[in-house]
Amino acid sequence: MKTLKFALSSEGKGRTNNSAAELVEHAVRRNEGALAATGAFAVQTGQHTGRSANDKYIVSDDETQSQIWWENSKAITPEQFDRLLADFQAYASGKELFVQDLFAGADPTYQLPTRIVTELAWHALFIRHLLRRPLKAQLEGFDPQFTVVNFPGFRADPQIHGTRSETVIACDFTRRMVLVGGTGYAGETKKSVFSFLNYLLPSKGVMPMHCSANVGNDGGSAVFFGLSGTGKTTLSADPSRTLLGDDEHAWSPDGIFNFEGGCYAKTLHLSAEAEPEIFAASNRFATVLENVVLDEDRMPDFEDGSLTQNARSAYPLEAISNASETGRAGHPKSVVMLTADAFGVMPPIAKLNPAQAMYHFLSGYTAKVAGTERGMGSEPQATFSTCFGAPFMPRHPSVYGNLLRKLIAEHGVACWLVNTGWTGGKFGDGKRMPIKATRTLLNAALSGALANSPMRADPVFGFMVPTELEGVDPSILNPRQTWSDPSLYDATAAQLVEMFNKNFAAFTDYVDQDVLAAGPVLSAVRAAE
Ligand SMILES: Nc1ncnc2c1ncn2[C@@H]1O[C@H](COP(=O)(O)OP(=O)(O)O)[C@@H](O)[C@H]1O
Ligand SMILES: C=C(OP(=O)(O)O)C(=O)O
Ligand SMILES: [Mn+2]
Repeated sequence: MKTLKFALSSEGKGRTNNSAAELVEHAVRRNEGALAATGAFAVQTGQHTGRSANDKYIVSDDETQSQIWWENSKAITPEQFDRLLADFQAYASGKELFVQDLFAGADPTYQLPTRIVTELAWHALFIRHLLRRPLKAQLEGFDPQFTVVNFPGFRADPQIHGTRSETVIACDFTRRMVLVGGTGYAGETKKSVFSFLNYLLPSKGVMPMHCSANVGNDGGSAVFFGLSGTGKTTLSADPSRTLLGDDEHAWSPDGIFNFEGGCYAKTLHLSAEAEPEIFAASNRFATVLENVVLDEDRMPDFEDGSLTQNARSAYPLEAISNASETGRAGHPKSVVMLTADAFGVMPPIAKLNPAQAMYHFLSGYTAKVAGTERGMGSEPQATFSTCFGAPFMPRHPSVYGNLLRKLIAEHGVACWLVNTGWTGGKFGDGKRMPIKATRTLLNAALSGALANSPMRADPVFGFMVPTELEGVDPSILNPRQTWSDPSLYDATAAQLVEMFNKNFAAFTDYVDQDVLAAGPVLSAVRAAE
């Protein structure tokens, strides 16, 4: 089937592949936001300050019908997509548009030439930072194999377009186009590219991953899986390691590579002390500050969460001093799974055997806390998002799970589970794990030192938990002992284990006995009571 192209007027053609400086000028001229005193460009997205996962649709056709995990995705027909595309074209007529021709994927073998068409100059600036910028010579004869069109001003009509609301993210993977309308959140564009690669690459034997990645001085790379807010961006920016990327990578027979060429960091409470690299990158010319409040002196106020808790900064990887130039590295030495456990049950770090790694990869556990989402009570809420990124995984989790399992076995990778969430009690009673402790434990895991430290087997989860490490207060290593009331810990652990078990029931038909047996054991909690 034919790859769709978006028809461009002469205005759109005239705004193709503008540089960052040109895009800042356009954004200022069009009054799309405000220049900060640092030279960053600050914008507000209005109603949508995060992704609209419930407004995403995938075209079901002869090809995708049997390929997509439909329990996780809503279907539309090719005819519905055609109608939407016609209406997007009509909406574009006479408008000034911005076009960026970029690559998704640092490895030339798998690189996807991608065209992004936007209504807003700052959206073009955002995606120019986030994807990989071709060399001038590569732009001659650039033939896009995938297109994302993002029109925040477009309003979908549920009657006409069959949508749930005025917001729409419509993905035609066969004809290689995504249409985004009715939302200003820039993250939709990058995650649309990610979703398509997650569809495309497994058929080529390549494992796409929602993870950050970095490389140690010994050449050993590490990937950090995790849902939003678990620490991918924060922990991958480590001055002692080379940063590959903060969000989207793939593992091919030749090693790992970044899909992107930039980062998209959360800025609420960002400080120069705790996160110097990200702070510096957020305070430079042309960085996009999304829903960050500027003070009277036009300085960003990273403490102000009044627009959203999900305020963001988008910058190219060059803005981080120790970022990789190639975006590529060898096979990972370590796989880390990050969870922000607001129940305070998980230890700060645990060593996983391959079956446990598969169990936790398919579970994709983290927890949300009150305050970050409207309508949430005071109790933490468990989230299980398979492959640590269900909203971006068009195929069945077993596809990604089997690929990962094979790669971990083939390359003898060490796997770890890291809790960046709560210690000393659940959310409300305990406190967030200190970043310093997380980093110390993590670096010992990545260097190989931690694997040789004394460990105990956790009676409930079965994984191995270190009992001591120089530079870390040993009392935080055993979560049960950090709670003032151990029986309350047991009750909370039992609650969490039940949620794990209930969630994993969906996978029993797809995994081997060893993976099934790698989950937490409820009776083991009760035995400890
Ligand atoms: N121990 C910790 N480890 C990692 N992040 C932590 C920790 N404690 C607090 N945080 C905060 O949690 C947030 C993690 O978000 P981020 O790194 O953007 O996650 P992701 O990239 O996975 O969405 C950051 O704001 C960070 O400052
Ligand atoms: C950009 C996003 O990813 P993350 O929060 O994982 O950085 C997102 O979820 O919108
Ligand atoms: Mn991130």
